[in-house]
Amino acid sequence: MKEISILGSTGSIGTQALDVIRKTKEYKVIALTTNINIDLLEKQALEFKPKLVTVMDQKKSIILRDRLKGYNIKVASGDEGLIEAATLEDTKVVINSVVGMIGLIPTLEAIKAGKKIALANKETLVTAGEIVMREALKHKTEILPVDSEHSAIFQCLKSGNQNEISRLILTASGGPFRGKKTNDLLNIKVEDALKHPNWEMGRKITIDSATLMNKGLEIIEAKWLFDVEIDKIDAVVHPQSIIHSMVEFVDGSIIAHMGVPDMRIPIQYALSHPIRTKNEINKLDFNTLKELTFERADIETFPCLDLAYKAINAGGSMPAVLNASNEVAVELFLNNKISFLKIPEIISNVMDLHRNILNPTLDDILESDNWARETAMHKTCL
Ligand SMILES: NC(=O)C1=CN([C@@H]2O[C@H](COP(=O)(O)OP(=O)(O)OC[C@H]3O[C@@H](n4cnc5c(N)ncnc54)[C@H](OP(=O)(O)O)[C@@H]3O)[C@@H](O)[C@H]2O)C=CC1
Ligand SMILES: CC(=O)[C@@H](O)[C@H](O)COP(=O)(O)O
Ligand SMILES: [Mn+2]
Repeated sequence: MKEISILGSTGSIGTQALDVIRKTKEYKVIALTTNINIDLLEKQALEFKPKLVTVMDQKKSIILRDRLKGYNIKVASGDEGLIEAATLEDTKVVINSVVGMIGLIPTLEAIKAGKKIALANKETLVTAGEIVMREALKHKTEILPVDSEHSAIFQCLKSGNQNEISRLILTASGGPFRGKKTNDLLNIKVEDALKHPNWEMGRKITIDSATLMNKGLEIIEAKWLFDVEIDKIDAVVHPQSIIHSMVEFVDGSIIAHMGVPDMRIPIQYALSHPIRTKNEINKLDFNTLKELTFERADIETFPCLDLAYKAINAGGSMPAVLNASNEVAVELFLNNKISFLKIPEIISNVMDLHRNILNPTLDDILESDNWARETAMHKTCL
């Protein structure tokens, strides 16, 4: 039995991780966490009987504590609760599936506590990739990718050595507005942007897919995870999301990873690695698969991908600023406060105003994140 903590167990990845655990019966759940969804967390707690549940929202944690009285389950709250879940003594593997930069500190604390990390929270590596990978090396902690593209690349890389890599090629679905031009995007409604063509995911990442920022964040995530220079990491639009990503080696061989678009596959692999285990997920049927197509990403219409390249090429605190201003802009869009096209505009404005800090400390990153959030809110949009 592998003991597992799931940060963000009430979300899209969190609930699918619990589904994998429910079906494989090889894991013991030690801790579960939510932001506000105490109804679902209560159900999960009663089913999986963890030692700890934690709710970011203080008031809701008090309600849940009352509901779980008599069950020998500790109820914690706030940042400390999240860190406690990430570092509990019994836990061997931490699945980090919270959304946003809030996932960074728990990842770092879990690394320091020697936990294996199954990382879905891409914002961790976007904001502080260098620091996180340095800490992981220092503490000999394994970081196993859950993000589908990175799980794919991780598996493709087993076909060659680090010095034989020529390119990483991340596939992008193109999102719900693939093929549209800027004029078509003037009056985009939130519900339309939330209709991803292939994946059912949380609201924030779904909007990131629609703006192509998701691919930008993933390129940065790939640089840190696989230690590959950014000019060797490309994105190509592949609308069917069947090839999850590819690695080209120096001899021209390209290894691609394929499968149905179902996040339970990469989640399961992150947990079972280095072995593979059976499951009942529908397998790809080549007899009914009509076509696999590829096209160039349209960065004129979807400038977020380019902004991400600019941020990582600038380095320092700039990727944290890209991420923070994106988190704010996406939240404003989801709340109908700004239009879809304002998202890249806000990010670009905040990046232009940022005085980049090279070789940032963790405090520099946290301060830049704060600064970018305030700037995005007050100076550029409202
Ligand atoms: N969904 C997917 O298929 C994929 C997701 N990812 C990445 O995985 C991460 C999670 O995505 P996804 O599952 O879609 O997101 P969801 O929004 O569905 O779930 C996020 C989880 O984090 C919790 N949470 C949100 N805000 C906070 C906060 N401030 N403090 C503590 N907990 C918080 C949520 O609680 P509550 O339920 O109360 O809101 C929920 O449990 C993201 O980084 C995303 O980019 C990567 C690849 C695929
Ligand atoms: C499932 C997953 O990993 C997502 O990150 C997905 O790839 C998003 O799709 P896009 O390719 O549209 O960004
Ligand atoms: Mn992905």
